[in-house]
Amino acid sequence: MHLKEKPVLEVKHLSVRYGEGCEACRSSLEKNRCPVCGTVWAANDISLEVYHGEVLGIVGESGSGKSTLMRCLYLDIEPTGGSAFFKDYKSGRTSIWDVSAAEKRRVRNHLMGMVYQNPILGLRMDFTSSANIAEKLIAAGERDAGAMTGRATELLEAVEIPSSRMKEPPRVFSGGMQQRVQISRALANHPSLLLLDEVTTGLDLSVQAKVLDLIRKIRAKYGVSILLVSHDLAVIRMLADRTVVMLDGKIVESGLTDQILEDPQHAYTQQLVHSLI
Ligand SMILES: Nc1ncnc2c1ncn2[C@@H]1O[C@H](COP(=O)(O)OP(=O)(O)OP(=O)(O)O)[C@@H](O)[C@H]1O
Repeated sequence: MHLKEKPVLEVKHLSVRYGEGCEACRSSLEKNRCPVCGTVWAANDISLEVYHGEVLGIVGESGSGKSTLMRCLYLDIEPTGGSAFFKDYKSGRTSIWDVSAAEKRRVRNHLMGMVYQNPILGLRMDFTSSANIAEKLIAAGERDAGAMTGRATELLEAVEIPSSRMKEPPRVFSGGMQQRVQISRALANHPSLLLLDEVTTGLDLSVQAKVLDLIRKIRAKYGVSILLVSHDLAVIRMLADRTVVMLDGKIVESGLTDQILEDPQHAYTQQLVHSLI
């Protein structure tokens, strides 16, 4: 379906290792660890694409490398190897991992929005909600106070935070509301890609359902591409068009979400799917 389209994001052969590595690493890893030199391969030859307007789900158990992938993409950690190309960055010809620190800040502010599982990592809890959005706009070069107020109002309305509460800090909000403020902040600079890292984990089921519904609406309204990481296949099933299954730092299966759910090929995916029934 995407045969002629250039992806919004293309990751090629990402690897992240903790340790020096050795010859034995090539062939004899035990899970993600080399029994000879002790090196941990947190990400091992990960390649994937995200297309315009789609939700790509990444599912895997704890330690499979999901956060490592997200942190590399959001430029929080340096990969050991590999490249990542954004269609909207230098015509998709320069990897975001090969540029200066100043360029990386620009890439982070303009191309991506990140929503963390823990809102403390993604929000200024004591700033007002609108100031949380203004901060992102300022980081991207905006200086017009009126424009910032207008954008903050629009985004907070889009995530269903009533205008009467825009001047309140996220500290006084419920967990679900804090996630909604995080989503609005992540959207501030019209990113090409939204990174959602376990955004509903830890929320009550009914709140979880509302946040998932909101993500669906946001995607429809803004047409933004989304990379959604979750250990929970039920969340992936609700949102993702395509899904990548990770195990021990590697991709073990990928395809249309419906296909994976109906006919899982890898033993680990089969186990995940059966646990849903
Ligand atoms: N700084 C580090 N030093 C050594 N090993 C690390 C380091 N950071 C991560 N790892 C290892 O890398 C692997 C992948 O970790 P990662 O946090 O990406 O997994 P995850 O799938 O996101 O798990 P979770 O769902 O629990 O967050 C794990 O085996 C982890 O122990």
